[in-house]
Amino acid sequence: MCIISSKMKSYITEALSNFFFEYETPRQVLVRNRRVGVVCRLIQLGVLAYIIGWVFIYEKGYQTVDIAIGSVFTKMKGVAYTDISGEERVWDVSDYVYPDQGGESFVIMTNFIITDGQTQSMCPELPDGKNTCNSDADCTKGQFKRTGNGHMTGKCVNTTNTCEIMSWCPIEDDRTIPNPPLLSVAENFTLFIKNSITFPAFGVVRSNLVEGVDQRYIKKCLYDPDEHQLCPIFRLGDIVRLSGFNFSQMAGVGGAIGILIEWECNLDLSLQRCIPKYGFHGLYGNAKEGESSQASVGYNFRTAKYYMEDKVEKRTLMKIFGIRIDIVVHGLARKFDIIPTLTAIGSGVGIFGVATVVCDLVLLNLVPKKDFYKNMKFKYTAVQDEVPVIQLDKEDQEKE
Ligand SMILES: Nc1ncnc2c1ncn2[C@@H]1O[C@H](COP(=O)(O)OP(=O)(O)OP(=O)(O)O)[C@@H](O)[C@H]1O
Repeated sequence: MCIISSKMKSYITEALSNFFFEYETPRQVLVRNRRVGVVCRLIQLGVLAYIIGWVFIYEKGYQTVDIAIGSVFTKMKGVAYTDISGEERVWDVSDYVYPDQGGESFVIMTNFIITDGQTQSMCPELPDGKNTCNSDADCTKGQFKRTGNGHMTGKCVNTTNTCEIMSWCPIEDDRTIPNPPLLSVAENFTLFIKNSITFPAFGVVRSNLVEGVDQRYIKKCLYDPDEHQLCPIFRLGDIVRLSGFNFSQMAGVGGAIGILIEWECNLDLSLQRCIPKYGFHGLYGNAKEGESSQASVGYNFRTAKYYMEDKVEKRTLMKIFGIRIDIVVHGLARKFDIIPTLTAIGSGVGIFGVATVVCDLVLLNLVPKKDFYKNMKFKYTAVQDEVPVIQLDKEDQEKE
C-alpha cells in the first residue's frame, strides 16, 4: 500500500513538473518552392481581403446591433365634394378615413356605394345571378344562402326570380361600381406620418421630424424622393405612383399599399445622420396581378350608420372601396463594441489556417517533388512489431 502510494506520488510530481517546466511548440518546415509560396500568399491575401472588406467594412463586424421599437401616428387632410343625382355633399377626413384613430394601418375611402333608408323588413334578393330561384322549393324558409343578404321566407318572387328574404331592405345594389371613382380627388389628399423609434440597448430615441423639419417646413413641404426626402407629408397620388400602381384604377376598386420606414443608424457617427428612408410598395389593387387574385379584385368593406325615424330603426349602408395603407417600421442601429471586434478578429485568424491546409494539399499531392516534401514534413515511426529505430538528425549524430 505504502509502495503504491509512493509510486503514485512520484508520477504526480513528474507530471506536474512536466506540465509547469516544459513547453511544446510545433516544428515548422520551411519550403523553398515558388509555386506553393505564391499559392499560399494569394490565399492569405484573399482571406485578408475577406476579413477587412467583408467582415469589417461591409458587415461591420466590429459593431454590436440593436433593433428599433417604434410607434407611428398618422393624419390625413383634404376635402372632397360629390354631387350624386343632385345631392351635394362635402367629405372631410372624419368621413373618409377608417378607423379614425390615426394608427399605422387605415383606409382612405376613394369610392363607395350608398344604400339609404334601410329598415328591417321583407324584400326580394338582388337579381345578380347568385341567388336565383324557380319555385318556392328553392327558397327554404328560415335558411340563408351562402352569398345571400337575409333569411328566406320560403317564397320565390316571380318578378325577380329571387327568393324573398327578411333583411335590411332595400337590398344594396352593387352590380355597378361608380366610374370614375366618386372621391377621385383623394389623389391630392395629404398624409402626415409621425414616427418615433428607440434603440433601447443604446438609449437612443429618434423621430422622423429630424433636425431641420420644423413647423415652418412642415406647413409647406411635400415628400419628394429627390428634393424632400425628409418631409413627413405625403400626397396620396405620389404614394400610389411611387409604389408603381395606377391611382385611378386603385381608387375605383380599392387596393393596398405598404409604406416602409427604414432606419439604419451608425451610432459611431453623428446622431443627426440617423434619419429615416421611406419606401412604397404596391400590394394589391393593380390589373397586372396574377390569375388567382382575380377571384377578388381590390379592397372593399361595408359599414353602416344607424338612426331612428318615426320610431323606426333605420340605417345607411355604405360599401366602401378604398386605399389601405399599412406602415411598417424597420430600424437597426450599430455601435462599436470590443466583444464583436475580438470575435471577428479571432474568426479571421482562424480562417488563415485555410491557406496552410490548401498549401499542404498542393505540396504533398500535386508538386513533382511531393515525396521529398512528404519525407521532410513527416517523421515516420517504426511498425509496432519491429524494434524501434531512432533516427537522429544530422546535428544530433555529430554530437553523438
Ligand atoms: N395630412 C396633413 N397634411 C398636411 N399638413 C398636416 C397634415 N397633418 C398635419 N399637418 C400639419 O402638421 C402640423 C403638425 O400636425 P399635428 O397633428 O401635430 O398638429 P395639430 O395642430 O393638431 O394639427 P391640425 O392642423 O390637424 O389641428 C400641423 O401644422 C398640421 O396642420
